[in-house]
This record gives sequence, structure tokens and C-alpha cells, in this order.
Amino acid sequence: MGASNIEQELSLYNSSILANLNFAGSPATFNPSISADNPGEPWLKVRPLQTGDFHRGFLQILSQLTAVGNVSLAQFLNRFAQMRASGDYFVTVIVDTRSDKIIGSATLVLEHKFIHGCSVRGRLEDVVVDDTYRGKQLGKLIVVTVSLLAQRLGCYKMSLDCKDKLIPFYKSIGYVLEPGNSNTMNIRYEQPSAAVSANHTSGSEPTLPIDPS
Ligand SMILES: CC(=O)SCCNC(=O)CCNC(=O)[C@H](O)C(C)(C)COP(=O)(O)OP(=O)(O)OC[C@H]1O[C@@H](n2cnc3c(N)ncnc32)[C@H](O)[C@@H]1OP(=O)(O)O
Repeated sequence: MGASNIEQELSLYNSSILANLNFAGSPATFNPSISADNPGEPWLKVRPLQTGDFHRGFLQILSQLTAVGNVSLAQFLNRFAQMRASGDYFVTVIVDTRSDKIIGSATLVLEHKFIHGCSVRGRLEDVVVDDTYRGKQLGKLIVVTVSLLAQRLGCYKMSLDCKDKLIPFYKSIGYVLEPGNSNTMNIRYEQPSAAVSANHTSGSEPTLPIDPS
């Protein structure tokens, strides 16, 4: 099914918050100058992820970043609805409108804190540009877009994890390795069990016993 057959698409977030981002205030340099509003070609568009992007190759793009698995349309729409309801996921894509295909993506996730006066931190996740479009500033464009969005949404900082070879790429956009504070540590769970929701306010969710002591 072609993406154009989808009558009513939902956006993950309100696209108006992408307007007039201050690209001039970013440490990144663009030559020629481009921005989310003016990505350099009339057939390039930067916008929030939409439900119809399942049919525009969104998951295929992500598979150039890491293993995606066999995600069905129902799974995609379910995850989309969860992200949209949370209001904390800003999956942002670049579309080639000539082919109606997604050619780039980056995600800003908001992490709500108690510290720093109940502040919000941004996390940069899942950055990818289709391999046939690389080397044309689109990687920088999508990362700067979500980084400026984080600033607009009031984040006090934005953080990312990346392979060593991408450090120069992110440095060129203003990200820095902070001395004494630049390590990533992980525990990997080889066989993740079925997720159990920790939200036990809904009647249908499993409830956790309350310790009366
Ligand atoms: C937080 C995360 O998600 S980390 C995961 C990042 N994603 C991946 O590794 C997926 C596979 N790679 C890609 O999709 C792309 O190569 C990207 C997104 C990293 C870069 O996209 P591109 O569109 O090629 O980047 P763009 O053309 O904007 O390049 C910007 C600058 O970074 C440099 N650069 C781009 N890729 C790399 C790289 N792999 N290694 C070193 N430098 C790089 C370019 O030379 C360019 O330098 P310049 O500004 O001095 O000319």
C-alpha cells in the first residue's frame, strides 16, 4: 500500500514547534546555509514522524543504524500511540517528497527530572541518514534540528551515546566530551522478558503488592 493512500495521518507532535528554529545560534556551520524550514532543496522536508511513515520506509532507514526486527504495522502504530500520548518523544524525519520516502531521522527524548528544580534533560537517539544521501549535510541538519528543539522545549542539556568514529561528527555540531564525565556504561539483557507495566493505576494492568510496613 502506498503512503499516499492513507487518508488521515497523525503526527507524533505538533509540527509548528519546528518553525523558526534558530539555526544561526547553533555552533554547526552549514555551507551552503540550510535549516529545518529551508533544507536546501524544494523536495526536502523536515517534519515530525507520521503514522503513514511506516509505508515510507521509516523502519528500513532505522535498519541502517541497527537491527530493527520484523515490526508489523500494528506494532508500529501501537508504539507510535504510546510515544504520542507521553508527549516526550520527538521523532523527526527528513522526507524526499519526490519519492515520498523517509531519508533521515533523529529522535529527541525528554527525560523529566526532580533535580535542578524539576528540570528536563534531552536525549539524542537513533540518528540516521539513508546511505545514498549521506555527505550532503543532512545528518547535521537533522541533529541540529532536534538539538535546537530540545533548547526550545526548555532542556538544560542534551546528551548522546555514539561510536568513537562519530565523535568528530558530533563535535562539529557543538557536542563536547566533558573531562571526567564522558563514559557510557551498559548492562545488556540477553533475553528481555515480556514487559510489565509499572503503571498500576489502570484496572487492567498488573498491580504490585503494597508493603504495609
Ligand atoms: C546518537 C546516535 O544515534 S549515534 C548513531 C549515528 N548513526 C549512525 O551511525 C548510522 C549510520 N550513519 C549515518 O546515518 C550517517 O553517516 C550520519 C547520520 C552519521 C551522518 O550523516 P551525513 O548526512 O553523512 O552527515 P553530514 O553530511 O551532515 O556530515 C557532517 C559532517 O560530519 C562528517 N561525518 C559524517 N559522517 C561521519 C563519520 N561516519 N565519521 C566521521 N565524520 C563524519 C562529515 O564529513 C561532515 O563534515 P564537514 O561538516 O566538515 O563537511
